[in-house]
This record gives sequence, C-alpha cells and structure tokens, in this order.
Amino acid sequence: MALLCLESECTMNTYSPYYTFDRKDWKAAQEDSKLPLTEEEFERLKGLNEKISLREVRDIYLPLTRLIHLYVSAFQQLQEKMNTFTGIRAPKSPYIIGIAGSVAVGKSTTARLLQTLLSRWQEHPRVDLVTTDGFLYPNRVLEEKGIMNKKGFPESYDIKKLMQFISSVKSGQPALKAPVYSHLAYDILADEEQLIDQPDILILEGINVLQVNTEAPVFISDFFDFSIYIDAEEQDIRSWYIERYQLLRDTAFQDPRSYFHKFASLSEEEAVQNASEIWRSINLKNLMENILPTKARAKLILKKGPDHQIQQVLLRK
Ligand SMILES: Nc1ncnc2c1ncn2[C@@H]1O[C@H](COP(=O)(O)OP(=O)(O)O)[C@@H](O)[C@H]1O
Ligand SMILES: CC(C)(COP(=O)(O)O)[C@@H](O)C(=O)NCCC(=O)O
Repeated sequence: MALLCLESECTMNTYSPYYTFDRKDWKAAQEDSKLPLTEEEFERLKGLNEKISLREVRDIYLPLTRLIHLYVSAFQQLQEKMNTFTGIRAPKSPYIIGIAGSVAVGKSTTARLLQTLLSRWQEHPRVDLVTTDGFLYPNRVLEEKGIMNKKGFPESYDIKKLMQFISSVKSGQPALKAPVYSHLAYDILADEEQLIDQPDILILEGINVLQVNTEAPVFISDFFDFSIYIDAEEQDIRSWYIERYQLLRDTAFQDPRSYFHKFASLSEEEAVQNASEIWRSINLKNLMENILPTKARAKLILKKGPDHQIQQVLLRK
C-alpha cells in the first residue's frame, strides 16, 4: 500500500514547493487502521505528556515516523554504499533532525514523541534528543552582557559551542557531552552534562535551529538531514504559553529552588498578567523577528489548530 496519497487525492498545488496534506490525506498514509503500538508503549507516550491523544498519535505522529524512517533507511543505505565506493570505513554518522518553532508551540512534546516512536525501529533504535537551551549562556554571562531579558534571542546562545557540538556529532565522534539547562533553576546546570555517544538519530530541538546569520560561513541547519517547523496561530501559542505558566505556578514555582518561586503566590489574574507580559515583551518579539522567518527553511511544516491537533502537514518536494 502506498505510504502517501496519490497526487490526485492530495490537496496539492502542482507547482508549489510542498506536498500539502490535510488530516484525512495524512491519515491515509497509514498502513492499516489499527494502532501498531502496544498498550504499554502508549502508556509510556502518555507519560511524556498526558494531554496527547491516542488519535493524534495514530493519525499524525505514527505516519510521520514512518515517513522519517524511509528517509533514515535511505540515508543509512547511502552511507554503506559510500563506504564501499570510497573504501573508507568512516565512523557512523547519525541522521540529524532539527525541530524548530515558537516557545510553547509544542517542540519538546513533539521531539519526545518522535524520539520514542523512532526508536521502535530495529534499524535505528538509538535516538538521542538534545535541546538548544543547554547552549544558552549562563545567567551570569547574560547579566554581564545586559541581555537577561533576551533569553532565546540569537545573541543569548553560545552559537560557536553549538556549531562545534553538532559538527562533532555529525562527524561520528563518540562520547560527546552537551550542556544542560534547567527550567526550574532558569539557568545552565554547571555540574550536569548529557552524554551523546554515536546515536543512530539525533534530534536537535530549539527555537533557533533553522536560523541563519549572514556573518557565519555555516549554519546549524547545514548539519541537518531532516527538519520540522511546528506552526500555529499566534493567539493559540500565546494561550498555550499562559496555560503552561499557570500550571507551573501551581507546581514547579511552588518549589523554593525555582527561579520563579517569587511568583508562586500570585493570584490567577496576576499570573495571567505576568505571563502575558513575558509573552509580549520576549517570546512574541522573538517569534516575529527571529523564529517565524525560518519556517520556509524546514523540510516539513506541521500546522496546529487551537486544540494542538495537527490540521495540515506540508512536505517539501
Ligand atoms: N500534542 C499536544 N497535545 C496537547 N497538548 C500539547 C501538545 N503538545 C504540547 N502541548 C502542551 O503545550 C504546552 C507547550 O508544549 P511544549 O512541548 O512544552 O512546548 P515548547 O517545547 O515548544 O516550549 C505544554 O503545556 C504542553 O503540555
Ligand atoms: C529557554 C527558552 C529560551 C527556550 O530555549 P530552546 O530550547 O528553544 O533553545 C525559553 O523557554 C525561555 O525560557 N524563554 C525566555 C522567556 C520565558 O521565560 O518564557
């Protein structure tokens, strides 16, 4: 059975650079209607984010991982052929997937979902996930630079360090270490590292991964084999940001170690006001100036509706 619908069945403009699928077309990409996930596996996925619906996993994310699996298999076969052609037994180079989009659009949920689903294939069981927040400058440096209110903007990242890291991963280097950011501490954790040791697939997730800089000779995305931009209407993302902030106020902010502990006792109304202000002055500005302009650079765009359901999938030809 065809994995993707025929051109005539798809909502497709023949001369668009994208194949455009609505939910129905995308769903048709499934091999059969039953979910090839065990109860236990689905429970594990629910553990990633209890708001994810089984229907969404079955209709959208499973077909998506099947598609990515095709790309990874082709990549792995090409690597083997190249090794035969060159006679060089080069270290195995991981398949790298970038996931971009606004703060609060659902990048980390999607990344964790894809990590879990992609690792079910025996051809690529080792799927690592790195988030670019680990490459933010520590608060001390951001304060010195006077850009504490610019967290997430291009200048707040140690981009050289991120370039060095992604280039080493792609070269197949073993035992690499990625720095770790804590949302609780709102800072880099100086005494923690994430070990990345020649995975089959590396997912790099972050608001900045498709950004380009006219002064740099190479960009992060030059190392990507596949890239995804998660898209949604601004007012929807804004309300997801505020909802998440309210949830954090009731949970993580209650922890005295939390950077935002001072906001734990805010009233409902004050919390909404505070979150709206952070959204307006930092995250919305960053979305408009630096994130949204990178959308067209992605291989695949997932367009979400107000309930987080994917309404449209655009795949670059
Ligand atoms: N597929 C989804 N279904 C339901 N809720 C979701 C989904 N993806 C994300 N969310 C919710 O949206 C908010 C932002 O998601 P998150 O993955 O943390 O975003 P990001 O990593 O882009 O900041 C969270 O509250 C999360 O629970
Ligand atoms: C840490 C972030 C910059 C996201 O980083 P990413 O992993 O996408 O590189 C963002 O979640 C953030 O904290 N922004 C600052 C404004 C705010 O507190 O929402």
